[in-house]
Amino acid sequence: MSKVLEINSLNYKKNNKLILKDINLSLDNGKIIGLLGANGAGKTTLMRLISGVNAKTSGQIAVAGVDSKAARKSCVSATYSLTSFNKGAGEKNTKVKDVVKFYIDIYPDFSFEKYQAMAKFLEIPCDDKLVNLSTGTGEKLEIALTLARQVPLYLLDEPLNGVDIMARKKIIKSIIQWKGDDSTIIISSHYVKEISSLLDDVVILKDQTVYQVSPVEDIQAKYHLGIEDYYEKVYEGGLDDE
Ligand SMILES: Nc1ncnc2c1ncn2[C@@H]1O[C@H](COP(=O)(O)OP(=O)(O)OP(=O)(O)O)[C@@H](O)[C@H]1O
Repeated sequence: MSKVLEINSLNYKKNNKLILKDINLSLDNGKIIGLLGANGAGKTTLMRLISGVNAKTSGQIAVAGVDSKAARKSCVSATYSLTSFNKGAGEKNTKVKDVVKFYIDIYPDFSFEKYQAMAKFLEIPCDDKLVNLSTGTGEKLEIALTLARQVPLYLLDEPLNGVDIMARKKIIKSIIQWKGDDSTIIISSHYVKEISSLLDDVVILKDQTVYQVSPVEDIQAKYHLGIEDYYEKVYEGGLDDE
């Protein structure tokens, strides 16, 4: 199986503070991977380093074999906060369809057809202003925009935050439905139980580094625990390795 992501000896410091240390990660193509970790563990930071938004302090990151920061950006589609579309004066009238047009204009790999199918399923209105979208609809829009690009690697950072149970279920269904066989999705979420049915593998961040990378079925076979219970035990330090 080909590797979609290879990270070697990655370190990241911000304002002299070590945020991530000695990250080593090698992920196969075609999977859905849960990136789990407590608040502040570094999930968002790691995603920003992979997508090339943040610059690493040291180490190597390659996505689908591509390691330059600029080239990596065209291999990765990451959820991007919509609030930045409303920052400038006079930008309060930005509509959903304006953001879709922006994506079409800047990403040659953006599939409007795929976006439309997802927008229909997720009931995303195209004429509404961004400022008027509910939190859940905003999250749905971020997911649809992100998955409508055709790239090897998708990064979904907390896509279920502030979203009600019905919308969470719909977002999870849409991720399953629109993930291509040749692509990989890394998803971070504190709703571990809800996303567990999606996941092939989990990556757990703890103490500023990768604590574990494992197929979900290996964890279930070895510990006889669901992912949520296993993850809690990792953080509580209560795992019996027998
Ligand atoms: N601009 C910054 N300057 C200094 N420290 C930062 C900065 N951004 C993040 N950090 C620190 O980096 C660490 C990792 O933060 P990050 O947001 O990546 O964690 P996270 O796992 O995504 O957390 P959460 O689950 O709360 O979203 C935290 O200790 C945070 O305080």
